[in-house]
Amino acid sequence: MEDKLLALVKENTINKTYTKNNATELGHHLNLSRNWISQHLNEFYSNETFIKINTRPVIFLDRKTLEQEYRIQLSANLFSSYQDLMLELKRNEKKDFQKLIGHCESLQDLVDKCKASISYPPIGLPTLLHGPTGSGKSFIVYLMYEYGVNNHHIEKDAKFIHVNCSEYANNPELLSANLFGYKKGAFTGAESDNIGLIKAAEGGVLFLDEVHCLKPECQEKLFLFMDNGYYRMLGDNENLYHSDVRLIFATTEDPQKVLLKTLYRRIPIRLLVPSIAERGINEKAQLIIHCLDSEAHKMKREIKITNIAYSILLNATYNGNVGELKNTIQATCMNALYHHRHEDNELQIHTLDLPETIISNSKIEQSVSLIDRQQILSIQDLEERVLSKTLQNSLIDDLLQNMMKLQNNQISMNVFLQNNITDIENYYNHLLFNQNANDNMRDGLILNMMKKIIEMIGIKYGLDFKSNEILALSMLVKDFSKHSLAIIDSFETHRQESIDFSKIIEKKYMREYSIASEMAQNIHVSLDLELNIFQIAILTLSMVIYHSEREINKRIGVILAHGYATASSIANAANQLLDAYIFDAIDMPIDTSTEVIIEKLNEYLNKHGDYQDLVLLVDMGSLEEIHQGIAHKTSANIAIANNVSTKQAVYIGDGLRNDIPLSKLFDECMKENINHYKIIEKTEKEKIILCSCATGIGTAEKLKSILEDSLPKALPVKVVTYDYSTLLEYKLENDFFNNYEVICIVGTLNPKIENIKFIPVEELIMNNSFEILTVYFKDMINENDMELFRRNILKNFSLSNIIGNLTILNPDKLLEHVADAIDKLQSEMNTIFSYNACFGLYVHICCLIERLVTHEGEEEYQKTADECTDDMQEFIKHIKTSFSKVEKYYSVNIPIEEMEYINIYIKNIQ
Ligand SMILES: Nc1ncnc2c1ncn2[C@@H]1O[C@H](COP(=O)(O)OP(=O)(O)OP(=O)(O)O)[C@@H](O)[C@H]1O
Repeated sequence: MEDKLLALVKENTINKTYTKNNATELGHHLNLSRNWISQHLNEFYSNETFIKINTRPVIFLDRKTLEQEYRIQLSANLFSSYQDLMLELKRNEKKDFQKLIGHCESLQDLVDKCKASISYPPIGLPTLLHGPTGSGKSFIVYLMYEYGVNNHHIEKDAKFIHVNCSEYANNPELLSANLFGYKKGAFTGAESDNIGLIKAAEGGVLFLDEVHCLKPECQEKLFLFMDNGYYRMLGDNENLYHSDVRLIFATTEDPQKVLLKTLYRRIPIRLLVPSIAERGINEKAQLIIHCLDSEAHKMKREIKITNIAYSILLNATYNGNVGELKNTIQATCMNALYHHRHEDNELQIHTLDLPETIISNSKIEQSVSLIDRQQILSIQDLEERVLSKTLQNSLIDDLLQNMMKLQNNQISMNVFLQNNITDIENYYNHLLFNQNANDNMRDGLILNMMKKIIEMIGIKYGLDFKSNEILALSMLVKDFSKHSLAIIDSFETHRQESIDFSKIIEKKYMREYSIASEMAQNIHVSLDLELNIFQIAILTLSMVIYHSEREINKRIGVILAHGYATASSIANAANQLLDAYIFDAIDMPIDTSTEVIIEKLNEYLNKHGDYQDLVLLVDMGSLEEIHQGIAHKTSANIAIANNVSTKQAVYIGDGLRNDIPLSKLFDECMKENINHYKIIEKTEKEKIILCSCATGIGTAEKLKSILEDSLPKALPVKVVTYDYSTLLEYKLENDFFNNYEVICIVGTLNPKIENIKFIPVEELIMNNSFEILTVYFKDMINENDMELFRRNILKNFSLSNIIGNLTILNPDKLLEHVADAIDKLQSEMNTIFSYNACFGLYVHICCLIERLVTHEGEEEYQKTADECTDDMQEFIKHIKTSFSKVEKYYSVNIPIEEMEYINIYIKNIQ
């Protein structure tokens, strides 16, 4: 009975039939005594489930429903009247421009001008809004009117009239007649007098939308009216009429091209409404949240969304701007409702609910870490994510957090480096999107100076900075200069972490770091802005992002020569001629001894992070002596050559750049009679785990990242991905079997490489193969790390985590569907697959469905069933029957090539 009472009061609150919530009516409805009802209503009031309005009769309302509806936390439980309650409920209600997302950010300037224009005495100023479709022009015009009313510039009862001129495109005379009014009989059909919209909107706002559809004659009449406020009605040539109306225009076209000059000139306020893309990611996020919130409100349900679905929405392009975004979210909520992913009070949005165009164009990889994908977020969670801090502060916080995670062994070095890059990329996205068009003088100066500095550095190191890179780096420095105090503050608060961070970055990206330092010196001199080492590290990471494709770290050259700048000038000339940063230089005073040379060289090599091949070009000295002295890495090949010259450096640099092996390169050098050389081959091969998946390199990359997450930080083992078909074709002849010691191959299907252990993913899932990995690692890591490793493998390689990480689809649903289909396939084929086969198939087919959903690689499927053998045709039938539900649910068709593959897989593994 209590539950029924609760439900009824709630229902009446939802339906706003508040007056029914009195003891007598409720008792009547529930067939219970008034006393019983009254007693329980008061109990619910005491425990704050209900609020009470002390009218006669006393009314009770469901507190939570009201709070959700009005998005407010009620500060009291008892109200003396409805008015009091309403005042409290509307306490947080937004007024006019407060409803416009971006009113304090990208649209601030525009809003200020709109306010000024509508309140300009006596009847405002004619205003034109132009901008792409869906950008919010109509909405802004209405808010101008609301602002006018709220601030008493416009009378409460004055009208807002919206005329869409495009609706009259085929009948311009009618538009003119409707605007200026007409007398009875003025034209066929004019059966009575019509005062016209200009008069009807007197004192208020007449909004002429799509004004470019207005014919020139009508534009002419309008500007004559705008001159003095007088006009003629159709059918009345004797009288002049007057109206005090505010005219506001909007168009998606370039107004200068579509409006008569005379009209254009009479509109003093012309404002451009930016597209969604120009307004920055932060506002895009706010718009998404706003739309989700208003859908939640309409559906009277709390909306939740998976991280990945939200990310896809955030990264999608909306050519139709806010209007399109709004429609997208409405369609998404409708799909979620249709997919029944909701409980009474909640609606969950998953990736599959998004419109297909959005999913297929999504670039989610970069934006969501694998681990966070399935996280379910409430609107409040999303609101908290919207940036309230300065961008740079959030970036610094993110980077320092990565540092702490690394120090606490929560992430591996690879993940740490990758996270930093992702954070910097996100930061640049925000920065570029949120850039303010109104650069002040100082900003302009920074941009110019940075251009010069970057060009100079580019020439010196043979680096070709693209214009967007120059812009990005300039924006970074601009941001540095704007928030310098906050940055210094943060640096001082987290001094040790900041220093540790910078040291790691310097070691890992030594070359980029040295360029960044040189840039910082120039910035200091030219802009009087001193960057600390943490900022230099950020600059370094920016260089890494923009020059990662050059892999400038892997094969390096060092020129070592006596003389004030001999080595530098050879290196500079060679880098410039090669148009790449290949050589570093170490300049030596003329009388430097070989020992000092070696010392300098070792200092350089120590500082240097990863490299595979090192070429030392020296001007004199014994090659043997230098070789003996240098503390070189046993995992790298080193070549030392004598009598360095620019010609030789260019020749060798070119070879390094084009991946010519050192022995071949120097052999050819000898033929050219260029120099004497010595090569020291590496003695120790780097250990790697190879990830190669028959399902494609994308799967291998994801697997790699899960493995890296699991490996202990201290372990000197790298995870490398490799294309499965190349692996299969060339087997041991693949180059990296020479360069690396391959501990094992992890993947979805065994490539059967002699003497190399293969660990199928499903075995890791079933925790069968952990021992294989530990055999290799036991001498490299201590027991604690080994235990951590075991736990990570257990955690990260659970079936649902693997599927969750490998696909963007909801893993639980996907697994359920695929498992059902595989069960059916077994009964169709009258056979039972082993556990291993089943797990392998789960992983493989889940990845396949994802590829089909996202249309990845679909152009490669061409085969038809007719081209297959009888056996295969039989198998195709089984697959079609067993997977019919899966195909329907995800709207995909499993291609014949993939069926053949599944067939081979089953045969191989059984
Ligand atoms: N900044 C904003 N904050 C909140 N809602 C917005 C914002 N901008 C636009 N909207 C909403 O987006 C939808 C589309 O906006 P609107 O119709 O005003 O665009 P428009 O520029 O007039 O488009 P068109 O030129 O195609 O007529 C509207 O429902 C509007 O309420």
